Amino acid sequence: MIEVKDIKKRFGRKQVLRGASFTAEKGEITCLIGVNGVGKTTILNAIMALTPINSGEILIDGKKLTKDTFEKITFIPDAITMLPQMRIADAMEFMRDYYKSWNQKRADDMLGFFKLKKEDRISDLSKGNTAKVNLLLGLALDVDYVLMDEPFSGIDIFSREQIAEVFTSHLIEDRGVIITTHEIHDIEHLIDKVVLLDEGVILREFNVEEVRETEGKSVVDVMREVFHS
Ligand SMILES: Nc1ncnc2c1ncn2[C@@H]1O[C@H](COP(=O)(O)OP(=O)(O)OP(=O)(O)O)[C@@H](O)[C@H]1O
Repeated sequence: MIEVKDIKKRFGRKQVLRGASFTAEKGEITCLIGVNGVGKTTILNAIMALTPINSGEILIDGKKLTKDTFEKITFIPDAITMLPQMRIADAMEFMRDYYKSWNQKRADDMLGFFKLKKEDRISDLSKGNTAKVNLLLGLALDVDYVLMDEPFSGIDIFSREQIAEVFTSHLIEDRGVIITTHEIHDIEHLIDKVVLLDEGVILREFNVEEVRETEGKSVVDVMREVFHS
């Protein structure tokens, strides 16, 4: 389980996170939702220790992020971090050399699944295919937790649908996933849990199926209720 406990983060005079707490379980897809600039990416960066927090605590399976826990988790940012002149094959080779947890079979499966060609250069890829390569490079690691920042951002509906399929496939399996997105309609049926963030705190954390069954509400219904009240 990933436990985010009362984290606070300030950039200069701007207090972005004011004591945010939530949990994300293994085997579940947790979706972090909030308007632009509310601190979603900051939370993912904080979980990965890419940004230092001012106070609070983040635990991965009960432990702080160390070299060992770091190997349990991967972060797929909203932009590709590989050099544009690299071919997809070069990027895969780089990942294989760099990460012990690289799973070549899974990477090859994903190449086929997304119909990508290994010899294509990153700089020549469409936005949708760039997002798919980005996802491939992150998901081919055999890790327990996957963080994804806006995997659907700015890409066409067909690519979005294909990416959404990943969430119901063996590629996610029993991992714990935290995803940020503004395209909630695309994945509402795929996610287990929603965490609504505003003004640096968590306004509501709920299980999607539970709310659907007990209150007859969709994620968007709850968002309207919480954000417009
Ligand atoms: N390195 C930084 N230095 C200064 N301010 C920052 C830095 N990183 C983020 N911020 C500010 O913190 C706030 C939260 O940013 P963050 O990227 O976490 O928001 P977000 O919810 O992910 O937004 P979006 O939905 O637009 O991606 C914003 O006001 C942003 O300008």
